[in-house]
Amino acid sequence: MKPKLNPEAKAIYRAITAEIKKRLSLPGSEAHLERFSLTNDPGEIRERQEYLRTNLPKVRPEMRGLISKVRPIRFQKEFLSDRVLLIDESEVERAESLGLCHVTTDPTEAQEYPIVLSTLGYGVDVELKPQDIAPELYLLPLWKNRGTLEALARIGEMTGERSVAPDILDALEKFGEVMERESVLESLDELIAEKEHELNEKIGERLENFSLTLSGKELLNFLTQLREGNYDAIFRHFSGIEEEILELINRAEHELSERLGTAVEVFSREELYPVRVAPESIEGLRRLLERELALERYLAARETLEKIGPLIPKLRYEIERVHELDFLLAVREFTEGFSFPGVWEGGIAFLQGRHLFIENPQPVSYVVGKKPEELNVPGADAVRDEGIVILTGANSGGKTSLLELITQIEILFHMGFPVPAQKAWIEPLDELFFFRRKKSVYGAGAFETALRSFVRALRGKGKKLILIDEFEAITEPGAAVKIIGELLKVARERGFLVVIVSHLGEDLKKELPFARVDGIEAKGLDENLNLIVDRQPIFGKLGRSTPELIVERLARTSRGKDREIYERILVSFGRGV
Ligand SMILES: Nc1ncnc2c1ncn2[C@@H]1O[C@H](COP(=O)(O)OP(=O)(O)OP(=O)(O)O)[C@@H](O)[C@H]1O
Repeated sequence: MKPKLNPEAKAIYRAITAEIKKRLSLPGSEAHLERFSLTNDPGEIRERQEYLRTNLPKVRPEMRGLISKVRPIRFQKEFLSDRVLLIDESEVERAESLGLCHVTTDPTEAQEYPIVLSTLGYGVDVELKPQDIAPELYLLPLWKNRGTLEALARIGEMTGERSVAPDILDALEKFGEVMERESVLESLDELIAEKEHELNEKIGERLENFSLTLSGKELLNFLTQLREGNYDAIFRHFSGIEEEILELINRAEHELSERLGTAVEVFSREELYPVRVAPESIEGLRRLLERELALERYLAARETLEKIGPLIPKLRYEIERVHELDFLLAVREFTEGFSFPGVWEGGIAFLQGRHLFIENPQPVSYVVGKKPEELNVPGADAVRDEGIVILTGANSGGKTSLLELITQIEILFHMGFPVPAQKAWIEPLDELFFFRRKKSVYGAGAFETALRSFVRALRGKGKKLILIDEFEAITEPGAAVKIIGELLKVARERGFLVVIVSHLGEDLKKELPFARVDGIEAKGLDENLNLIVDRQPIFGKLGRSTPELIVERLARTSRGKDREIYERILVSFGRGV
């Protein structure tokens, strides 16, 4: 069963889950936190603890960078217009229902497509299944997510849980070669423009050098022809250089062919300088390359998918597991130094508990209900397994913070998490109530609302822990003693656990002999005249509110007449400055 929390306890639950969520690196990992919603089933709590004990040590902070690189790999259906499926009439319906490409029964029509797939022995042989018809739809997402695969491979090495990612990356290499050619195709215009420019520079240079070897007269002659743009005349006289230029063009085209993986002839031979490429020849080349590549890519994808296909289910599992690791890492970081509480009967106790949201808190040990043997902190002898405790003591002593700490420990325990204490013993609860001190001190409204909530908390049966912060602030002390007295008697009769913060400890103690009164006390003033408070409550001892320390501080910090008065007050406490 899920234990019930009142709104203020719920706010603490939300603050705790927010702490874990803010440590997650990936969207989607939150789902794992939902598996840790509150439960009071001791078996379930133990199982969760066992799971965390085994799995938390597997994650390390160094994994965070890798985890954050993992992206979901989605395989999506798409209609591919570069291929046709040539099939028998009887297969048309089934082929069309796949919705992956054009379908025809006419071989002539099929010839128009770069890729012809067929069950009839034309083109590439296929069966009517997506892996055969559109293997790229599986391969492309994997290729684009190589970063994810590399991260998975490294995470696998770190956890010792072997990943399939390295095998997939290996298999993808061949497909990568085709993808590489495809990226060259995308920059075809620049590639050719670059070659054209390079070629013209080379030819220009050749021409310039050549002119230097002419005699003065020849030079004048050729300069005139050059000026007139009459290159043909020059070339006629010097057919040697024409050959050289043709050789330069051939070499440039050869280099392009190597780069593009197909025979390229794009530079005109008629006009040798400057060399130009006609836009139509680039377009023609592009179409040719696209056709060739489409088929090549299809074949590479199909071959690669045969190796990778069986690994995909494991890959999906691994990506899900990374979300789990992300969650575990967040929990590990949040619960660093915490301990797993034992399932206990008859209350809650903890050693050296540390408030989650106070920086460098003083650790505090506490018990409500049955005291474990091991809780042998100083003063614990005074504990008589009381289920009803009145917490008293110095202003700003840490009473509210202690109620918060108890709530935090309870909530983490009921989630199955470790708790911020050196050791803890906790009984699963049906209900947890935390009533904060109400800000509106005056007005019957606040009093009525608070009283109603307490009475509601005391209704019914079950294991309950009720934490109340200073109820008397909203009514007169006399009435408060009567009301609290009666409420706590009801709580005791029903076996509920209660911690109530009150300054009326003395009066309540008389009224409620079964209750324990604990006190937090100030020990003195430090060199800056701040109160030194020992946050550890003393069991069974009323906490003095030590107003004389405040008087002492005022006496020490004031002058003249004021000081005289403070000193007189101090003397009445039996103290001097
Ligand atoms: N264990 C602790 N270690 C360090 N600081 C603490 C601890 N507990 C409380 N404090 C700090 O002491 C201050 C007062 O705490 P808190 O409000 O809990 O006291 P309180 O006794 O409820 O005060 P009041 O009497 O005004 O209600 C807070 O600033 C809190 O951060």
